[in-house]
Amino acid sequence: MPLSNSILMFRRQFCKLPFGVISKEELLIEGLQPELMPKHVAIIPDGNRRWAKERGLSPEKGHEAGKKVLGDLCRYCSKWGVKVLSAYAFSTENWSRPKAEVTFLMTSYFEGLIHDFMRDIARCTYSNVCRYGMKMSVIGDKSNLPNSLKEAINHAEETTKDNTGLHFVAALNYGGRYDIIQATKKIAAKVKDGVIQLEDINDKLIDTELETKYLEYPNPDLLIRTSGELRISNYMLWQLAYSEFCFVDKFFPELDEADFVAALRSFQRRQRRYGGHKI
Ligand SMILES: CC(C)=CCC/C(C)=C/CC/C(C)=C/COP(=O)(O)OP(=O)(O)O
Repeated sequence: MPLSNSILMFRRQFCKLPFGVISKEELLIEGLQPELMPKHVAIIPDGNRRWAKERGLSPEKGHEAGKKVLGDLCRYCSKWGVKVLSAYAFSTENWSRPKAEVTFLMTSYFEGLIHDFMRDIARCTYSNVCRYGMKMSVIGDKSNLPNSLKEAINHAEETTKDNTGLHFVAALNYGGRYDIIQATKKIAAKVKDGVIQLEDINDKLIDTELETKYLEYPNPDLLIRTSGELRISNYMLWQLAYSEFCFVDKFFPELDEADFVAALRSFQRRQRRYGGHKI
């Protein structure tokens, strides 16, 4: 039996790791420290339309190409031991895009994506790690999403809520400013009703009212943005306070595992001081 197969067999029997998940020993061989792996990776998947335009294709074809890469990214995260993957799917500002594109995203693309994810999660077994045990959530203002999309989201969240694998979080009709405003309103209402005092407002309290409050790891450790743009475009403004950023000069449909691992390596070389000093 080839060595790689024996390692897989050993892992399955003794380490209780699904096939395809990297063990601590293998991480070390790859030059990565298990204890320094990011728990929450955020992605701003930019460049679908430009990728399509360069090839003379429609924006829809670009988004379709991005769909496959998003699935791959979930697999990479599961494989390399990331716990939460959040993706900026549609910002509160994206409604100003051409009507045809917004209609495509809202009435076909996002729902189709959720459907594909659910199908793959259901098919996935312990021996096929891609979506094994994956949990799916959507954050953002769902109130003005089409009803059938809302139903698909509710179904996906309800069906996967007890899964313990990778937590995939799609930020849909989301904005960092929106998130801070909605949290502020909830806190202000509590002060007004006398449930809390003004003095009770602090970082921790705000954390408990943000849309990310249900995540095991609410603050991204690593933010990856594709397409060479060097900005955060109103993504989790509060939660990104001490995140490490990695900008990849490729369109999202071109992102591959080597880029992802390069981002992990770059992340592990950073010194995270959270505003403090080591010396
Ligand atoms: C389950 C669920 C809802 C998943 C979300 C999937 C997801 C992250 C989609 C992102 C789509 C998108 C608008 C990409 C940005 O490319 P662009 O159009 O900004 O490309 P450009 O920069 O070339 O204009």
